[in-house]
Amino acid sequence: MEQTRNNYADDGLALHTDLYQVNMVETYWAEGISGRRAVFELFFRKLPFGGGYAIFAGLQRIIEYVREFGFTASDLAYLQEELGYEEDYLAFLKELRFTGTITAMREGELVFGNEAILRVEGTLAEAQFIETALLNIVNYQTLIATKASRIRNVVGNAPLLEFGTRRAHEFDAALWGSRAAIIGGCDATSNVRSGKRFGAKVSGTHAHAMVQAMRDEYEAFLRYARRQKEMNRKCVFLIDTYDTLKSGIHHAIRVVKELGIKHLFEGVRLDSGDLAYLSKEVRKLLNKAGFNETKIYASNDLDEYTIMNLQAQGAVIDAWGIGTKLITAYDQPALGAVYKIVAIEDDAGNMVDTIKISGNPEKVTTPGMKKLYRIINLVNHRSEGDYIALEEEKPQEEGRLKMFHPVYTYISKFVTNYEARELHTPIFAEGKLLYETPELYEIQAYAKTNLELLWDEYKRNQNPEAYPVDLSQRCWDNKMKLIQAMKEKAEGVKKET
Ligand SMILES: Nc1ncnc2c1ncn2[C@@H]1O[C@H](COP(=O)(O)OP(=O)(O)OP(=O)(O)O)[C@@H](O)[C@H]1O
Ligand SMILES: O=P(O)(O)OC[C@H]1O[C@H](OP(=O)(O)OP(=O)(O)O)[C@H](O)[C@@H]1O
Ligand SMILES: O=C(O)c1cccnc1
Repeated sequence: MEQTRNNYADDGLALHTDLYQVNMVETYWAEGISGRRAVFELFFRKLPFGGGYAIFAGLQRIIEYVREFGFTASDLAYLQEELGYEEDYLAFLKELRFTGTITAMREGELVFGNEAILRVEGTLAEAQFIETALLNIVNYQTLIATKASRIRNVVGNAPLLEFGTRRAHEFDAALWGSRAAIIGGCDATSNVRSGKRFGAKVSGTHAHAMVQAMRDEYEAFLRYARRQKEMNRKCVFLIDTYDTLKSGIHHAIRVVKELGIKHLFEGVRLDSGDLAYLSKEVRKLLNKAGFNETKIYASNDLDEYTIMNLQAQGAVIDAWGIGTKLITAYDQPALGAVYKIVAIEDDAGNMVDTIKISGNPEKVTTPGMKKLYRIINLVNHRSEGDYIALEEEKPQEEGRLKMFHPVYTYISKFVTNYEARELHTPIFAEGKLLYETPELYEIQAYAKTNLELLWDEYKRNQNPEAYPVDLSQRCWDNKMKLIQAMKEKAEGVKKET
C-alpha cells in the first residue's frame, strides 16, 4: 500500500465523500435495507450575497460524477487495509453503481431558497452515498455563477472576463469556476484548459512580468506587438508597470503607430492606482491620438461594489477583468445547500414521507414527493413566484391558483391566466443518462432569458424584494400532518421514560 499511496492508476471519485456516508451505508447494508427506495432533495435555504436570486450551475459535473460512480480496486483495498471494513461489505460496495432516477433544474435556471434544485430517487445506499459530492459541486458552482451574474448586472453589456485561476481554491475550483462564471454572464475566461474542456472563449492581455523581463517598456510593447501583428492577433497593452500617464500610455500609442496596427489595437489595461482618474486621462490621450475605438480594460480586486463605485465617479472603463473576488466568492464563501431525505420505503414496500423537525420553522423540511413550478403571468410575462406541489397535483390545470407564504400564511394571493412551468427535467432514469448538456453559451443565454422573467425588484444586488416560494395547500397540509404526528410520537417517547 505504501509504495502506491500517491500513484493509483485506477483512482476514482467514489471516496470523494465523508466517512459517515461509508458508515451509514454499511448500517443500511447490514440491516438489509440498503435496497429500499429513498428520495432526497438538494436545496439551500438562504440566497447568497444578500441577493434576490441564485443561478444554478453544477449539473454537468454531477452527471459526470454519477455516470462514473463506482469503487475501484484501490478504493476497496484502502477501505479494507487502512480503515478495516470487512470483505462482505466491500463486496457490496464493489457492485454499487448509481441505478436511480435524478430530476434537476437545468444549469442557468434561477433558483431560490427552500426549493429543490435536484431530486434523487434510488436505493437508500446509492442515494445516500452521493450526497457529499453533489453538495460539494452545487455549493461551489452555484455560488460562482451567481456572483458572476451580480457583476454582469452592474457592467451592462461591457466585455466581462474571468481572470481568477491564480487565486482560486486549487485546480478544480479554477476550472469549474470559470465555467460557472460564464454561465452567470462572463464573456470569456483566461483559463485555457476551460476553453479546451468546455468550449469557453479564452481571452487575455499580458502581465507586468513581460515588461520587467525586457527591462524597457517600449521594447516590451514593441516585441509583443510585432509578434501579435505577425499572427494577426489583437493587442492589449498593460500600461501601469512604471507610470501609466507618463510612460505606459505613450509607449503603447507609439508602438501602434510605428507598426501601423491601429486595426489590432484592441485596448490598454489598467491594473493599479486610481482607476477612475486614470481611465479618464487615458481616454483623453487615446482619443487625441485618434484611437477612439481602443478600449480601456480595468482589473485589480474588482467586484460589483467597486465597479459601481467607479461608475459613479465617471470612470471610462470599457472592459472588466475580475479575478479573486469572483472565483473565491469573496464576500460569501459558502452557499449552505443541504441534501435531505423526504420519503423512504417502509417494511411493507410503501413509500412514506419523512420530515426533519426544527425549532426554526424555516428549517423544517417539506416532506413527500413533490414537483416544482414557476408560475408565469401570461399577461406581463413575469414570474409570480415558485410553487411546490405534491407530485400528483396538476397546478397547470387549476385556472386559479392560491399562492401563500409557507410560514406567514396570511401573505397570499390568487393567480389566474398563468403558465405553471415545471422546473425539473429528467437527468437519469434508472441509472440511464437521459439528458444532454447544452453548449456552454446556450446555458448562459438560458440564464439571461430566465432573468427576464423576474421583476427588477427581485434582481437588484442590494436589499431586493423576497421572491415567493410557496407550497400548495395540499403540500402544506401534508407537512402540518407530519409535524403533528412527529410531535405526538415525541410526546410518547417522553412518557415512556
Ligand atoms: N477610483 C477608485 N475608487 C474606488 N476604488 C478604487 C478606485 N481605483 C481603484 N480602486 C480600488 O482600490 C483597491 C486598491 O487599490 P490600491 O491603490 O490600494 O492599490 P493598487 O493600486 O492595487 O496598488 P498596487 O497594485 O501597486 O499594490 C482596488 O480594489 C481597486 O480596484
Ligand atoms: O485582481 P484580481 O481581480 O484578482 O484579478 C486578477 C489579477 O491577477 C493579475 O495580477 P497579478 O498581481 O497576479 O499579476 P500581474 O499584475 O503581474 O499581472 C492581474 O493583473 C489582476 O490584477
Ligand atoms: O489576461 C490577463 O490580463 C490576465 C489574466 C489572468 C490574470 N490577470 C490578468
